[in-house]
Amino acid sequence: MGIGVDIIRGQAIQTIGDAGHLERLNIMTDSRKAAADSLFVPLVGENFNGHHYLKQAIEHGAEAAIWMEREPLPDKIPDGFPVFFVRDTLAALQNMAKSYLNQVHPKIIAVTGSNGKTTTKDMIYSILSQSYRTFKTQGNLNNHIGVPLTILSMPENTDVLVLEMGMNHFGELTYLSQMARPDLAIITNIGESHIEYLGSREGIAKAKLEIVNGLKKRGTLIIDGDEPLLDNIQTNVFQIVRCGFGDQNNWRITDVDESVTGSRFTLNKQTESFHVPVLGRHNVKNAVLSFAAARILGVAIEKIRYGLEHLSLTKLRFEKVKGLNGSVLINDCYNASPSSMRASLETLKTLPGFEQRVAVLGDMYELGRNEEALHKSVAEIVKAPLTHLVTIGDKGAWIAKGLQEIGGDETLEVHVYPTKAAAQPYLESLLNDKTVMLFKASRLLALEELSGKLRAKESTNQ
Ligand SMILES: CC(=O)N[C@H]1[C@@H](OP(=O)(O)OP(=O)(O)OC[C@H]2O[C@@H](n3ccc(=O)[nH]c3=O)[C@H](O)[C@@H]2O)O[C@H](CO)[C@@H](O)[C@@H]1O[C@H](C)C(=O)N[C@@H](C)C(=O)N[C@H](CCC(=O)N[C@@H](CCC[C@@H](N)C(=O)O)C(=O)O)C(=O)O
Ligand SMILES: Nc1ncnc2c1ncn2[C@@H]1O[C@H](COP(=O)(O)OP(=O)(O)OP(=O)(O)O)[C@@H](O)[C@H]1O
Ligand SMILES: C[C@@H](N)C(=O)N[C@H](C)C(=O)O
Repeated sequence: MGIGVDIIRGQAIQTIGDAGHLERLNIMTDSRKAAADSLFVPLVGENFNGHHYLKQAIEHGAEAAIWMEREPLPDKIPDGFPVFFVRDTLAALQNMAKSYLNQVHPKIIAVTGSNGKTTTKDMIYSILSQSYRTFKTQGNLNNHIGVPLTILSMPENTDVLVLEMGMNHFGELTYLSQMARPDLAIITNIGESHIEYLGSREGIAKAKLEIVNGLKKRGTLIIDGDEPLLDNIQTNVFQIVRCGFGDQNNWRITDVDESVTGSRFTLNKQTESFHVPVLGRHNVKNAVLSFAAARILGVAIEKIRYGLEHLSLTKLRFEKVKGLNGSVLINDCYNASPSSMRASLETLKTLPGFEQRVAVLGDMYELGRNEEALHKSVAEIVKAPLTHLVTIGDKGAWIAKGLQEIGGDETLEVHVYPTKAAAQPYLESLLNDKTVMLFKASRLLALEELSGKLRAKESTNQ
């Protein structure tokens, strides 16, 4: 059995790191997903109570389970199946992660920000994994459950752990930062994501700055140096490194050149340039944040250049796919906020070699009481060389309404649809070898399901 953890009742979880050697735990939190030789950690969520699925967990590979004392054990669990009782299974998961972290003791880079966390995490990993045994957050597992799961998935010989930290309420990043105790902390940008719960961009900046609350002494905070809300950080315990386009930055981006292969840029007007195979000035900034972190860890320039050039990005982040009739589809639809939607639209405008540039924009969530105005604000940049605006959903329709109110670009074709299915026939009619089509909306819309119906068919004659 791969469980190297002798978990005993309640408070023992807090001391488990002292109790002996921890092996890397294979954790199952979802009985629906097979996980061989795992420890089942049933969590109580919004829709289900994991404690109701022990039988299925065992069928799917659980070799032991931790169990909330107040939850009744089901009948007929296999004789000798280990069950360890704790007061709270989520707290137990988090404490096991802290104990394991103290045992492995990697360098820790924490990445937060309204947008670009996953992209920057992937960039840092691509650079550092050439020189260090590096482990990173898988996908977007970045909250109070995802971060402990990431830590417990880390190999025991990890040198550097790159942790994505998400939040949508005050206090959450303090918790995650104090759990992980990062050596480097990165704030990619201050947008409007989750502004519904944080009240304002000032509130978002305040919440993001909580990431320093667990930063190790003599640690370093690396930030978007162009963001005024991050200008007046008072500290005498950690270093601050600024990255961006303005003269005030320690790493100042110069000479950005975008092409079909991606983005090339220089720093501080040096002659040597870097290339990253993704488009968008925002992604150049993500690359420079990653550069800054790598330099602090002593990575040679040549390895940074190679790592950026050979980036493998998590899906649905400005992901180009072949569309019907020789068209190009861009799935930038893992999530959306006005700042990320604007960033994507500006990039869509710059893609060379297309005659039809179609923006398919959908609902954005968690924008609070100003959600209509925030959707309408996107309309300001919906203009040529964009040729078509297609909105999906009731909130997405506000973008079209905003365009109408500002007396938008007459040459633009605008269509408003309530659903993905309703939009599909029209979108399909636009696809040819001179068309590029961007899909962007919040996660709940899952626009990749729509673009998936417009993808070029795989050739059968292999
Ligand atoms: C708790 C959990 O992991 N839930 C996942 C589950 O959701 P579902 O609704 O199906 O189940 P419940 O949560 O109600 O069930 C409780 C548990 O029971 C398990 N279970 C259920 C049924 C069954 O038959 N057997 C079972 O064992 C179940 O697995 C639960 O453990 O499934 C969904 C689909 O796979 C998951 O999406 C859901 O995961 C939730 C959302 C989660 O928080 N997962 C984390 C591991 C995570 O990191 N997810 C990230 C997204 C995180 C995120 O949104 N970050 C925001 C910032 C927000 C921070 C914080 N305030 C917050 O609210 O998260 C950001 O901007 O980045 C990801 O998945 O990408
Ligand atoms: N620095 C940035 N500034 C503005 N927008 C950005 C930036 N980086 C990425 N984006 C946009 O945000 C989208 C999401 O990127 P990514 O997944 O890396 O962000 P994230 O912060 O991990 O998102 P989440 O909050 O869901 O974890 C991208 O597809 C792009 O449109
Ligand atoms: C899914 C979560 N990580 C997120 O990004 N939510 C916002 C609201 C979105 O989906 O745009």
